[in-house]
Amino acid sequence: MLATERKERSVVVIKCGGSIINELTDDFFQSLSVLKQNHHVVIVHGGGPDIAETLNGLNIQTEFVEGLRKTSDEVLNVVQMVLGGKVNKTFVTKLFKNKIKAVGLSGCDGAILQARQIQDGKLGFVGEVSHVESNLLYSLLEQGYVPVISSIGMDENGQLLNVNADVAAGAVAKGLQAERLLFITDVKGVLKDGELLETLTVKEVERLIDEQVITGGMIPKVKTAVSALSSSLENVYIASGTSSFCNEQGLIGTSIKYDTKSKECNDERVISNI
Ligand SMILES: Nc1ncnc2c1ncn2[C@@H]1O[C@H](COP(=O)(O)OP(=O)(O)O)[C@@H](O)[C@H]1O
Ligand SMILES: CC(=O)N[C@@H](CCC(=O)OP(=O)(O)O)C(=O)O
Repeated sequence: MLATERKERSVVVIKCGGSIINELTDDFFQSLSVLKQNHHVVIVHGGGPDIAETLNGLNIQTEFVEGLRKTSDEVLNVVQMVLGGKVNKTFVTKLFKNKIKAVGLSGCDGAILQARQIQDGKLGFVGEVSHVESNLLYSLLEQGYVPVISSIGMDENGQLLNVNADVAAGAVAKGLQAERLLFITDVKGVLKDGELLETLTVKEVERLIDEQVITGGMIPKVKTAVSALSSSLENVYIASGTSSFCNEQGLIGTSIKYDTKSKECNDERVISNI
């Protein structure tokens, strides 16, 4: 695709969480169809609950260290089977039923998600993304397909690595210079006392983590959101997969952005450290 053509249609990366991937509603697919009319859409998905269910069925124990699943060889096999197999292909078929052309890929296909193993001595085969191979994704987008990527990375020796799907989505958004990044999950967005917070600045996100209003699985989402913000990606959204996530005005949910008034955006080094 020519650089000019790439610019004509901006890229929206949507991360679909395992918490909701089996319960996506017609409204979700309808929103996706609307979005696809004017944008290139790339989906990155997780599948934590599906992985857990299969591990339980096989009597394989796992634990999490700071939100990341410790991944032995045995666990990696299950992650590969569940994320790259069942979850990915089920998603592609649902998109097909909703008249959306999609191609399912694991991050290792075409070396899309190039990764390196996190060297903490505890996590095993867990990776962080070092490079995203964008040309293959652009080729698919150019032909009208939605690439659907499972968060399995591969290192330079061909070793598969389990990558947190929020982190993988952030890396894909950066690699494709996406204009929008959207996290679809099982809540309407970031909530405080049950109320949706429609807009959050980076500083507010930091405070809500400190105050333990943002906890658990919401932490990697907001942290990835903050580190993905740039001059080309000005807003990251968190929204529900059980209702519409866009309307004529744009995307719906919690929008995270720099506080331009306080010149927050000029201090990227500090921001990326939260
Ligand atoms: N302030 C908050 N607002 C909304 N959800 C929150 C908040 N803090 C923690 N969460 C939790 O984050 C969960 C979403 O993260 P997670 O379960 O990892 O979803 P996914 O599988 O979609 O990545 C919510 O279901 C909720 O339990
Ligand atoms: C390293 C690591 O923790 N990988 C995740 C990958 C799936 C994921 O992130 O799924 P969700 O989006 O549903 O959380 C895992 O094994 O569960």
